[in-house]
Amino acid sequence: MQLPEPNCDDEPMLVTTVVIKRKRCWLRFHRGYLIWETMKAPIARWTLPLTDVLTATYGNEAATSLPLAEACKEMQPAEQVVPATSTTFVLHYAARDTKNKWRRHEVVMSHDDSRQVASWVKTIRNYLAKHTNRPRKILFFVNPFGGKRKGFKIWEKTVQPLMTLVGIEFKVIVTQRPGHIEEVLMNCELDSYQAAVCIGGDGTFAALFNGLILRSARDRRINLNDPAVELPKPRLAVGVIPGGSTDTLAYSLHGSTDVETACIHVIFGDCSGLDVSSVHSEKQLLRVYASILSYGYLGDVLRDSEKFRWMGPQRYDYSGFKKIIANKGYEGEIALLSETDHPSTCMKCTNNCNRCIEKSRTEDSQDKVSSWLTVRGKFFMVNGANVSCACSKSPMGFSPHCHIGDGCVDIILVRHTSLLNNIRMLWRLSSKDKTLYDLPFVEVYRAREFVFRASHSLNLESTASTDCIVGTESSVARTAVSVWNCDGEVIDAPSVKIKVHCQLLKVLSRRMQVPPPDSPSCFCFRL
Ligand SMILES: Nc1ncnc2c1ncn2[C@@H]1O[C@H](COP(=O)(O)OP(=O)(O)OP(=O)(O)O)[C@@H](O)[C@H]1O
Repeated sequence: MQLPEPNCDDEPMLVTTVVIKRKRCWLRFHRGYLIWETMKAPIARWTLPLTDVLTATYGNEAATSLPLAEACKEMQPAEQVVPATSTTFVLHYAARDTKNKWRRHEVVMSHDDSRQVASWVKTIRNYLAKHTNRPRKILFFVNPFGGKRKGFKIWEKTVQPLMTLVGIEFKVIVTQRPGHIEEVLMNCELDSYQAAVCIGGDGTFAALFNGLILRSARDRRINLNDPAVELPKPRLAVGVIPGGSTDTLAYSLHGSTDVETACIHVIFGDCSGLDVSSVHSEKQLLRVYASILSYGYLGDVLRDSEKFRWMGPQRYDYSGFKKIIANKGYEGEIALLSETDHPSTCMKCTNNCNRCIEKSRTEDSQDKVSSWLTVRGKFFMVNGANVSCACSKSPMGFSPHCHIGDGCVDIILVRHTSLLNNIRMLWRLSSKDKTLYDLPFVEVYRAREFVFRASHSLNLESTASTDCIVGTESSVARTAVSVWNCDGEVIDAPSVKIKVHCQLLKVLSRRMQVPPPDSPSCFCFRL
């Protein structure tokens, strides 16, 4: 949130002199900004929006870090006792660098009169409590199993100390098994929380919002198995702190998979509307996803890579190599409710994205939808991307112009072609500046709904002459179709119906920002 630049000639709300690094400075609190400047030449001035302040603490207050076992009990924020003797206070704030990474900084300010110090600490804390939407109590889930199995460390080293510092009350649950997050969310008391946040990868985040949606649906008696259903909006905001293998969601939201950055987004409490898509079979709701649903190659890779989890994230390279050699294409038909604009003609989705803001204001933009379109063929893979799906290995992702809150998915169809072209496509995916859009065997559409039907019979014909088919009819059917990779979870039903639910989730992120070339690198700038 950008505030207007303060006019320093106006009357300040609060002003005093403080000592910072042995220099006497004026300190002003004025219209949502803190401004401090040296009193003697050479004059230097710093301007900091209060929205970027994390907290203010007394000089003799120390941030404590608890072992995870103790933190699993519900934690109250430490009693904010005013140490009457303190003549210093520390201003903790966050600043963003050019690579979308937010870092915590602090300035120590001193004053001879401890009442002045107490007044500043109180004023800053009161402002943050009253004029921002910061969560006061958060339910955390830590997946100790995702990515390089660093969930515990991330909690203990970075997340817990920061939450304690800013006085956020929390409860933390360490996941014991797949499905644990959904179980907890279906049964626990949620009324006292403002947000639920996970430390894990895309699969853990998916478990978090699937659990919240299931809970909201049960509370409101909504039958989710109807494919036409409008999913209920969970009341709680959600957040993700990267602790997985690819962490595409964290990357697409914050522009970085940095843990401290993600924590700072959670603390700031500013929310962006995130679309999610429901995946139905003929009979029931299978899953809701926020990142990508992918059939064919990526489905095969996921299914195979689960056997090699002990390898860590490198399992994807190993299975990826195996499955690209083995891929013979999958027959299918996709019917999509297509929007008129092509993804490549859009701006990238960053903070204050006009397209997403516009969609959040208009109730239903069906008028913009053109028509149903059908595409048939043999595919290397079929993807429905809800976000750009960028990650450190693929800085542009599947669809760099995909929007997180426009009520659409970008459908990327990669036709069955030669092994060389498949490798070319994967190579392109790792590029820093090129997209898949212009490859001759790739088709890209933007849609609000789509239906995919796997063509077993066609596939049987095409694979009949190969060694894939052995034995009974059921094993024939198994080898003839692929599975879906749904935010890193396998869905075994090849024929599915997908519907986008515009900005169903409030996700804790200020989003990535694209700085103008010559702008200062952070909001706290020196004049
Ligand atoms: N204690 C646990 N033991 C075993 N599996 C768990 C446990 N806790 C969670 N899981 C499962 O771990 C799986 C992997 O988690 P996650 O997707 O977050 O990590 P990842 O696959 O390494 O990362 P990414 O999805 O970003 O590639 C999820 O399917 C989740 O259900």
